[in-house]
Amino acid sequence: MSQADMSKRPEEVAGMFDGVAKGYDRTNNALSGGNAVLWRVATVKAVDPKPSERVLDIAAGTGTSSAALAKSGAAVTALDFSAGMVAVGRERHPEIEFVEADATELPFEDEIFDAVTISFGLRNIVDVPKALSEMYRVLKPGGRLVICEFSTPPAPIVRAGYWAYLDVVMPLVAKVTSTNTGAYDYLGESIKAWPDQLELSVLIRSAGFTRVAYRNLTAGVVALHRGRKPAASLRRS
Ligand SMILES: C[S@@+](CC[C@H](N)C(=O)[O-])C[C@H]1O[C@@H](n2cnc3c(N)ncnc32)[C@H](O)[C@@H]1O
Repeated sequence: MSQADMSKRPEEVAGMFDGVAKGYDRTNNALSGGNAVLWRVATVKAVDPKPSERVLDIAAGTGTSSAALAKSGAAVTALDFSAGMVAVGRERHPEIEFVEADATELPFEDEIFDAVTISFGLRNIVDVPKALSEMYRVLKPGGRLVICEFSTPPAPIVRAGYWAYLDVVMPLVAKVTSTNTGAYDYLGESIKAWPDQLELSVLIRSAGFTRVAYRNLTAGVVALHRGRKPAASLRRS
């Protein structure tokens, strides 16, 4: 994990999201220049939820990612450890089941979900390998993992422009739209320090997932990672 993430404790991360909960979706849309909608569509397509399935959306925040998944008719559980984000989510999406809990200690039995997904949350989790092993544990054999996360644009010119955007433009936009501008300084730092596409693929494989692959969205600003729990699952400690 990066220095930026290592220096944050889980309570600090939860407190930071409590502080931005009300304006979170508005700021998100403004900062992504509308791309957030396209990233969500691509994520739902990758998860491919069916009406008979149980889907777990980890680090669900205000439930925007969960609501997009629930449109398929699947039973979606939205999990987040920020009481502020969960409160906004419950108010906005009463049809969705919200669970307030830590992604590194999922309060579920083994092998009960058909798909587990996390959008823009893994980067904020202090112990990423532990979270990935919990995702593996609660997935049914053959179950699908989909991770949507900011990543590293492979083209140097795009990367340079994007990092300049994170350093200069994003703090200005956050100043106008957010209730906690400090949280958005953290956002830029955490994106730059986050493992790139290949490094994250290694972490996913190390947790036991097979068929690990990714595809870049918006020139690699975001990457959509997938994996499968093997059908005949090897139990991991
Ligand atoms: C950027 S928001 C993403 C929300 C939503 N998935 C979306 O796409 O809009 C990240 C969320 O991760 C949550 N989070 C961070 N670490 C967590 C952990 N260890 N357990 C549960 N939630 C966590 C935060 O509380 C926050 O709501």
